[in-house]
Amino acid sequence: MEEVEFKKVHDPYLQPKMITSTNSDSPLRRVWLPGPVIIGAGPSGLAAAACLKNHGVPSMILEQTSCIASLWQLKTYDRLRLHLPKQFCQLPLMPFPQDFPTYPTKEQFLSYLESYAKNFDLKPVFNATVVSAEFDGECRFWRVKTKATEYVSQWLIVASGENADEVVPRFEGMDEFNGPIVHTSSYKSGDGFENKRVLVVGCGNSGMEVCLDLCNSHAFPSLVVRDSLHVLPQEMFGISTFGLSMWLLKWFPVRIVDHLLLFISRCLLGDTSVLGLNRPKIGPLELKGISGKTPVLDVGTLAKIRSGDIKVYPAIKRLECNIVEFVDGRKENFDAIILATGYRSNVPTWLKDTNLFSNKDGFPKKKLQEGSKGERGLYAVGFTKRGLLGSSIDACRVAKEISRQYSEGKRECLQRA
Ligand SMILES: Cc1cc2nc3c(=O)[nH]c(=O)nc-3n(C[C@H](O)[C@H](O)[C@H](O)COP(=O)(O)OP(=O)(O)OC[C@H]3O[C@@H](n4cnc5c(N)ncnc54)[C@H](O)[C@@H]3O)c2cc1C
Ligand SMILES: NC(=O)C1=CN([C@@H]2O[C@H](COP(=O)(O)OP(=O)(O)OC[C@H]3O[C@@H](n4cnc5c(N)ncnc54)[C@H](OP(=O)(O)O)[C@@H]3O)[C@@H](O)[C@H]2O)C=CC1
Ligand SMILES: O=C(O)C(=O)Cc1c[nH]c2ccccc12
Repeated sequence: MEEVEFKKVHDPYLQPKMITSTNSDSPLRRVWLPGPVIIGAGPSGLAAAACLKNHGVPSMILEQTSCIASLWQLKTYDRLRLHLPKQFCQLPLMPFPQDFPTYPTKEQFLSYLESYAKNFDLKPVFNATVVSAEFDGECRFWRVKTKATEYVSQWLIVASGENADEVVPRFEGMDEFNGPIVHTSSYKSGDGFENKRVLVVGCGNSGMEVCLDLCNSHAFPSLVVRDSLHVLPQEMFGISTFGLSMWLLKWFPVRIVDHLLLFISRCLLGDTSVLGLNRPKIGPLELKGISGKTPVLDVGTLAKIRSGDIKVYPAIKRLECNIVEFVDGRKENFDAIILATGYRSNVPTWLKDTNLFSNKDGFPKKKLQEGSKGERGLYAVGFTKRGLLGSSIDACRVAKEISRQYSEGKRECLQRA
């Protein structure tokens, strides 16, 4: 039976139809796909599916939640805006509407993604959490399982995101803390935090922006900064720092560009170390390239730190009722703690038997990222730590490569027939 299905799925006359069957030795419904299976209906998964469709290749997106772009719909705060200019955040084949501002709001970005899905007629399977994906060496297909269904496909595109799961650190005495401890993924606005002393742990872009939002909501935020970080102005002389950096990198080596960015930042923002924000020894773009650590693009938080509206503390030593003790020995009272401690990939929890993804951080290894030809039909979109621009570049590249293989397979089939 499996053999017949396997042959059928290669039959070009049946494509792009998928074949559904039940399996006697497993309760799972089995779906044979003529094209790739994509895991995740975020910007990366949508972009990959749109590019594939543009090449005439059908695909199926499996999404664990009940909506597209779940990170943006469900896990971000109300006042979020894109922090890079729109031209660096649009997905392939469909630009943002002309009337969008330079930094679109979360609502605008989401409405764009909805139109994107509609425009390319992308219909993800919702509430389909992938629990395992395994390469079957015998038939040379991927077997991708959700609770109820097994999807079988020659190509597997991992688009489950760099930010799939929250990083939630443990602190001594955490369970005794007398107040809410929430991750930024569940922070919507400062409502309910008015006049409250809130400790924001972590100073990436989330921590910095949530602090500012809390300030604007009349709360009293403090920020835990345990390590060095680069803060850059969002714009330099009316040009986005990101855009300027990209342009400069075309002409100068990264270290020269970093020197220039740091010089201008110093002129515009002053010395950040006097505020408790020490800069790493390595420059912002070089560090981004080496470790993926995104520089903070300041949207007003620094001014609030300078004015004393936001206080800065070093790493946490322990918690006790409402008291937080820091590593420098200071103890302060807080009513709530917001963990802006970032995210991690969830790939190691479901992708089996592959040495193409690291089990440590859930990112693809260099081999997969650099080679345009994914091994055994496995591809990654959106894991280059380069934001939405990285997702778009990956999606185009992966779709081109798969469509080449797809057409080749089709041709071979026709010749055999
Ligand atoms: C607050 C915030 C703001 C950001 N702002 C910017 C910005 O301005 N510019 C920029 O370039 N980047 C920004 N980023 C980076 C962000 O990573 C991208 O914007 C973008 O969301 C990445 O898209 P993605 O599709 O790769 O991942 P995601 O958006 O995370 O989408 C992945 C999808 O996969 C689904 N999924 C995960 N695991 C499974 C599974 N096992 N089975 C089925 N489905 C699964 C998830 O539910 C999710 O819908 C921001 C990130 C955050 C957190
Ligand atoms: N407007 C926008 O467009 C926004 C974009 N983003 C993007 O979303 C992504 C995720 O950002 P974000 O959520 O800020 O996550 P990040 O991973 O960028 O930052 C997490 C921060 O938490 C700190 N941290 C982690 N664990 C601890 C701990 N135990 N104690 C103290 N500090 C800790 C890290 O410090 P350390 O460096 O020492 O590990 C780091 O400063 C990024 O790509 C970011 O650019 C986020 C918000 C807004
Ligand atoms: O928002 C993010 O996470 C990004 O990765 C976007 C991004 C890629 N390269 C950068 C360099 C400086 C600031 C933001 C980014």
